[in-house]
Amino acid sequence: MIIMEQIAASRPMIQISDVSKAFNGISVLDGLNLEIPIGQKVALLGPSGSGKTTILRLLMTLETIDAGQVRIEGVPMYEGAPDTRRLLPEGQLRAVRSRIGMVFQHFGLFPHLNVLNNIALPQILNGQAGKTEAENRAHELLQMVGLGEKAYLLPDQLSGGQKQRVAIARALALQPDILLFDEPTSALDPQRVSEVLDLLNMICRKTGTTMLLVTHEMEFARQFADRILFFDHGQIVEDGAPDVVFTNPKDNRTRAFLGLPVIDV
Ligand SMILES: Nc1ncnc2c1ncn2[C@@H]1O[C@H](COP(=O)(O)OP(=O)(O)OP(=O)(O)O)[C@@H](O)[C@H]1O
Repeated sequence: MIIMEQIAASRPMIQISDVSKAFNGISVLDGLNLEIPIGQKVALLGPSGSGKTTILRLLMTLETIDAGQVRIEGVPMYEGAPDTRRLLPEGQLRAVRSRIGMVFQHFGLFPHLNVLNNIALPQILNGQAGKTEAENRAHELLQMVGLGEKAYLLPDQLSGGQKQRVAIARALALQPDILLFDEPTSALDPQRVSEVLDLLNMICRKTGTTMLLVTHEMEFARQFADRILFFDHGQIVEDGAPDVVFTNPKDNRTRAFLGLPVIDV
């Protein structure tokens, strides 16, 4: 029994195994392997088109893989032979998919709903809570992200940074174990960027949520992440702690991207 518990505890939260993905016959990911432990904060960096967002979209099942397997805490998302994968039937997939939330670059708020309802409605539609419970939770989350006073405003009445905090609260309302962020700070000015950074760190401390974040902002990645993954053409060419990756990356593609002198090999 103890051994079983130890095995369960050592399971990665996300396990991407031999995953391949092509769009219109052009390979974007080719046999990608990646494991992310529970509670880790990971930043995905790399040139435009290197496949970073595709990884988030695969985890959200907004795209499907062509081959390989994706597991969330050991639970597979695909069935069938390794090279002809198909997503599990909807009924089986729902439980694993509900563990993952995503925050989009342009917030994705419903413009005609006030802030409170933006956070409450997904909980109701998901069947996670009735109206009163969903609204109570929305109020709590708004307090947590520092927007307790803004519950009855429309998204357009908020600043970009405030909209992003509402989007984060909305994702948290569904109590995900994994939060994915696609360029969460690209639409924000530097002051707001540091607010988002503080918020994400606070959420991580409070909830232990595993976080994967795609960004082009190196300083943000450095301060946010426990681990940096540098992608090039769908491959991980660097994988390490921020201090190491930013000061002494081993791969010349990373060095060139960071503006460091390349090493003769
Ligand atoms: N739905 C799609 N249909 C066709 N091609 C796609 C689709 N989604 C992504 N691609 C292609 O896959 C490649 C990887 O795209 P992806 O968005 O993952 O890159 P990225 O590293 O996130 O780039 P960026 O930093 O510019 O956001 C690109 O060449 C892109 O054009």
